[in-house]
Amino acid sequence: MMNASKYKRQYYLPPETCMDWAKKDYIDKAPTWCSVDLRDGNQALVIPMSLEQKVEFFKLLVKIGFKEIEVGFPAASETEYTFLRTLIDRDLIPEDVTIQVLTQAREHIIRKTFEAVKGAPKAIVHVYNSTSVAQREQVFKKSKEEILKIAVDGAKLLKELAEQTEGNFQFEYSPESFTGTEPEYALEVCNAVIDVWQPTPENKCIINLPVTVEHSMPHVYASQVEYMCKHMLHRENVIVSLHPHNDRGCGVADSEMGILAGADRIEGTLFGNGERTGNVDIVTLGMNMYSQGVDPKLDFSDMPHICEVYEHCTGMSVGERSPYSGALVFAAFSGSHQDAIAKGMHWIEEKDPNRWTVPYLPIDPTDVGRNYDADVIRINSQSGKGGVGYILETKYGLNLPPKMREAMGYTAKGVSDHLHKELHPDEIFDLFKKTFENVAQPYSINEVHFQQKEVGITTKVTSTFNGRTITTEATGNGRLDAVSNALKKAYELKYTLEVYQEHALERSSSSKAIAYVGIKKPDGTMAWGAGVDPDIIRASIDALVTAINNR
Ligand SMILES: CC(=O)SCCNC(=O)CCNC(=O)[C@H](O)C(C)(C)COP(=O)(O)OP(=O)(O)OC[C@H]1O[C@@H](n2cnc3c(N)ncnc32)[C@H](O)[C@@H]1OP(=O)(O)O
Ligand SMILES: CC(C)C(=O)C(=O)O
Ligand SMILES: [Mg+2]
Repeated sequence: MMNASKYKRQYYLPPETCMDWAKKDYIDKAPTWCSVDLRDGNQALVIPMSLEQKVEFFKLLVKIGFKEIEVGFPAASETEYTFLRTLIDRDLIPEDVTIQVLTQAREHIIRKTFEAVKGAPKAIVHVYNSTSVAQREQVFKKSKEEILKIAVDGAKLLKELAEQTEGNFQFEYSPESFTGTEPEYALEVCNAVIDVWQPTPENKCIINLPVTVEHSMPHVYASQVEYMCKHMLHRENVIVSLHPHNDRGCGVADSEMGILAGADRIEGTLFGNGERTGNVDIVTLGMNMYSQGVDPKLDFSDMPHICEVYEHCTGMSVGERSPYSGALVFAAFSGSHQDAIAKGMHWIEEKDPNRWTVPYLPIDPTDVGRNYDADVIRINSQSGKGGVGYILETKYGLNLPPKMREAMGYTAKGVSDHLHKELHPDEIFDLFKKTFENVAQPYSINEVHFQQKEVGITTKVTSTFNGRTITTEATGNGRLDAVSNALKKAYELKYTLEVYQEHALERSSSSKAIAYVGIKKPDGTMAWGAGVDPDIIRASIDALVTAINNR
C-alpha cells in the first residue's frame, strides 16, 4: 500500500499575491536561450560524454543557434576541464556565442574554474549554493545567515578572480533548490549577491531561479518568479533566468508561465535530457512559440539530424511521442483524423496556402524536416477511406471516386486487421492493383470492335468465361455502355453501370490513363474496378470487367 501521509507540500508561497502574469495569454518574443546539455544533461548520463562527443554536441548547439551554452563543470573532472580548454585553445567558440561554466560556491572549486576558463573570449561564470529549507537543515546544517554568507563570499570571489583573470566574464548566481526555499529568503540572498556585483546596463548579471526539484503546480512557480522580479535589486540590470526541471512533468508549463511572470532567459536542454525526469525541453518550448507565430530564434528545421546527433552523443533516445520530434508525433492512424487532415491539406492548398490550419497537426511537419508521405497518414486497422484515398492520390496520383475510396478503405482495413500490421504506402498501392486494377478472372475480354451507328454504337465483343469463349453483339449509347450490354447479354449478368470516372496517370506513367467503374448489383451494393491502359477505351473496358469480376 502506498502511504500519502508521509508527504507534505515542500514549497512556499510569496508573502503577497503575485498573479499579474495570469492576465497574459501569449509569449510575444523568444527569451534568451541557454543550453545546459553539456553540463546538466551530461551530469545525468549513465556515461557522461567523451571529449569528442562534447565537441560534436557543442557544434550542433551552435548550428541550432544557441548563443549561450553551459559547457560544463570544469572542476568536476579531467574531461570537463580538457573540453573547456579545447574550446578555448582551438578557437572553437564562434564570436557571437558565450560559453558558461558552473561552480559550487566553494573557494577551491571557484579558483579551479577560473583557471580552466582563462582566455575565454566571453564567459559566464555561474555560481550556486542551495538555499532550501531541506538543504539548510539536512545538508549544510547552517542558519539562514550562514547560507547567505556562502553566496556572498562566492560572489565576492568571482568578482575578485574575474578582475585577475584574462578574459571577459559575466556572473550568474543560482539559489539552488529555489522552489524549496521561502521566496522572501531567496530574494534576500539574491539581492545580497546583486549588491556585491553591482551590475550595470553594460555588464548585467544573471539571477537564475531553478526549479531544482519540481514541487508545485506551475502557477505557484510563476507567482514566485513574479515576486522575485518585482522586488529584485537593480532589476533593470539583472537578467532573470529560469532553470526548470520536470519532476511533475510541468517543466514546459513552468517555463512558459515563468516567462509571463517576467523572466528573460531559459536554461534547458534538447529533448529535456537532464537530472531525473530531465530539464525543460527547449525543443518543445521553442516550437510552442513557433506554432503561435513567434520566431524562437532557434533553428529546428532539420529535426531528424538533431535527433540523430543527440542520440549518438548522449546514448539517450528521443521518445516516439516527444513533442515535435518523436517518430509518431505527426502520425495519424485513425480514420476520422486522416479524413480531416486530407481535407485540411486540400483546403490550404486551394484556399489559404499561407496559413497553417490543418486539423490535428499543430505545425506543418515539413517545417521540421519530416514529410507527409512517410510521417503523417499511416494505415492500419483504425484507418478509413480518407487516409487510404489520400495516400493513393498524393503518392501514386490515383483520384478514386468517393465511393470507391470507401471500398478500398475497407479492403485495406481488413488486410491490416487480419495481418495485425501497419500497411506501408507501397503495400496499399499493391493491394489496390491486386484488388481493383485490370482483374481478368473469371471474366476476360479478348477482342472488341465498334461501329458507329446513327443512334448509338454497336459493338462485337469476344470474351472468355471459365475457359469458354463467346462473341456477342450489342448496342449502347456509348462505347462502354455497348460493351456492358454485350457482356450482360453473353452471361445474363444483372447490374447497372452507375459510376464512371477517368484521368491521366501523371505520376506512375505519363502515357497511360486510368478509368474507374462502379456497378450496382441487384442487392443495391456496389462493385468496383479500375483499368489502366494507354488507350482510354481499353482502360474503361478493363475497369468494367474488373468490377464485374469483383461482384
Ligand atoms: C542541482 C545541480 O545540478 S548542482 C550541480 C551538480 N553537479 C555536480 O555536482 C557535478 C560535479 N561535481 C563534482 O564533480 C564534485 O561534486 C566536485 C568535484 C565539484 C566536488 O567534489 P567533492 O568536494 O569531493 O564532493 P561534494 O560535491 O560531495 O562536496 C560536498 C561538500 O560541498 C558542499 N557543497 C555542495 N555544494 C555546494 C555549493 N554549491 N556551494 C558550497 N558548498 C557546497 C557540501 O555541503 C559538502 O560540504 P561538507 O564537505 O562540509 O560536507
Ligand atoms: C546548478 C543549478 C542551476 C541546477 O542545475 C539546478 O538547480 O537544477
Ligand atoms: Mg539543474
